[in-house]
Amino acid sequence: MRRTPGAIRILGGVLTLYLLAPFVAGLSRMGDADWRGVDRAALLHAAGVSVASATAATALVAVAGVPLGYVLARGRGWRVAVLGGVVQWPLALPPLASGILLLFLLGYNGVLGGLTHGALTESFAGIVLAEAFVAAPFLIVAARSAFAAVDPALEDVAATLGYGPGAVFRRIGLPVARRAILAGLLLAWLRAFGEFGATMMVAYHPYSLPVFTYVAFGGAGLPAMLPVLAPTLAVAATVLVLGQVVAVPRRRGRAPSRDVLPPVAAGPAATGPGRTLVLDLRQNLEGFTLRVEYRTQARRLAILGASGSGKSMSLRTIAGLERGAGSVVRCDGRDLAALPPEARGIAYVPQGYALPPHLTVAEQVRFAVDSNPALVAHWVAAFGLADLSRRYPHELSPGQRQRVALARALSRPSAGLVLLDEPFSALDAPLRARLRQDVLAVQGGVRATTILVTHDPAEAMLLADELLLLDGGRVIRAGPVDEVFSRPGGEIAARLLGARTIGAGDVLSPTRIDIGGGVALRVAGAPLTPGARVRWAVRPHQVRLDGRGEYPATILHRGAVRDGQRSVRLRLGEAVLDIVADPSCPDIGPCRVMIDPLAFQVWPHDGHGP
Ligand SMILES: Nc1ncnc2c1ncn2[C@@H]1O[C@H](COP(=O)(O)OP(=O)(O)OP(=O)(O)O)[C@@H](O)[C@H]1O
Repeated sequence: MRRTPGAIRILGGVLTLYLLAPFVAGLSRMGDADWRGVDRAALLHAAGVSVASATAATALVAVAGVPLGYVLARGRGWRVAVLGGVVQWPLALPPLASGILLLFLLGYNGVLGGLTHGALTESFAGIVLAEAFVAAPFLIVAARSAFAAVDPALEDVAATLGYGPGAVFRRIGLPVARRAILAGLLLAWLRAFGEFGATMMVAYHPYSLPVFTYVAFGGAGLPAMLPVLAPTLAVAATVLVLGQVVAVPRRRGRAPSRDVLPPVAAGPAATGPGRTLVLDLRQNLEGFTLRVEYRTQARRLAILGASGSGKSMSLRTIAGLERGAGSVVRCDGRDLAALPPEARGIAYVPQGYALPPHLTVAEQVRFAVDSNPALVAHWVAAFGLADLSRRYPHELSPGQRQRVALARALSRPSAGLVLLDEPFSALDAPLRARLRQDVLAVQGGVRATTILVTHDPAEAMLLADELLLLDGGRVIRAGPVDEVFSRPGGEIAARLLGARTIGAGDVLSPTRIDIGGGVALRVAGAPLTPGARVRWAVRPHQVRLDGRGEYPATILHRGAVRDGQRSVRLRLGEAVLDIVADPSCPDIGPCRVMIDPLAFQVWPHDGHGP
């Protein structure tokens, strides 16, 4: 646990002392209490009125105040901002002024007062209405903050799992924000219970406890007040203790378990053709325009791009979580763009997985509206989740969380598209490697098209048959993985695919490039245009030192041995390459290297540089 700085604790302590001091002072004087003049029956009645009216007022504001808090948390624009300010006005008014305003509404001559023939003043109903007016902002502000703190990804996922807006509120927003809302309800109750000024103006009778206290104080001195204080303090203290029990989060059991992940039990391989997917994704945002057009029958598609290039936006537009007016999303001829997210039949796994914290693993995996028990059982078994079924997300390791999110998404029989948004981000390298195998196993067993968003070329090449390279919201290259890899089409795409520009050359024939120094590379892939000037790249681990290798080269530098490998710098033609080699590789001087023709990436020279 992190330690709190001393100065902060001192400041907090000073205020706590100040807040407690009047209670201590009052309680220490209880011995002087003068009970003789106290009408105990009237005191008890007033206490009953206050408890009942505060409870009724809190219930009243809860019914509308919680939804209002949700609207304020989720809404955008100036209207919502104005609404957020207006509902806090009662906080700014002296309670007596609130009472006067309420009289204009509830009094004999007020709109509501006239309709009810004055039943809303000098009555229990009047007390409830006055208390509701002053207490409501406490609940609304607490509910707004509580809903604002709910991760929007949780609601997005629920929407893609078949829940409409009302169900998302009930199944996600409300339960996740529950504790903070309960704290707000407690505040509202206490404010209503202690309300005096507005109540006195609207309903002097029947006496509530604060009004009774005022009357008792008016008729006698401090000693006569003390008996009146006793029930007030007792009730407030009881409610506060109850509130702490209900509203303070309990620490639930187990520490996150370690990543003990059994291999995924891959089922039978999916057969049949891939789905026909037609995409024309459009977003016009301030400072960013997305336009992605693509048509494919590939089962596995990866969208690769730098940060901010529009990868997640594309996925969210496909899922219907971003509007994207004019967009087309068609899967096997079914027009998804016309449907809300809950009707698109999409299995969406967002970054961070978005597992609602109040649901156990068992509840998570069957959370989708149309989750299929047989599929749930299949994926729970395949991912080895059965022993974790009673755990909550914070009791799971990152790898287990990812498996739960995958199982949840895949347990929908109707899912035609599986969208994976950076599923391995924020994981360490060994875990990434293992979880890629999970996804690979999943891809082999589902007929749905998987669309993976990533900025890792290795991940994209392992988990996709076709690639879509994005830059600034546009597709700069798309097609089968091998084609895109070997002919990225330009410098930016080549870099996205991990190429570090190594050299330039002139195309001699459709499969040969002269890179100077008497070396001509033999490359595979789409035929090149003789005479064209090109750039080329090759990954370090694809260059092998081999005495019978095709190309003559020169070792320029032998680096230290690390992890059983030696870094080596060599010259090939006019290019300088950094590679990794066996520790026993030849010393500085001439050598030969072997490079698979498929390993070369070649793209047109942009005219800048050598
Ligand atoms: N609501 C929004 N309003 C305006 N611009 C937005 C909004 N949401 C996202 N953007 C912008 O859209 C662009 C694409 O965002 P997106 O999240 O798709 O990027 P990304 O490629 O997934 O990046 P990363 O790899 O960092 O997640 C970014 O420039 C982002 O700033």
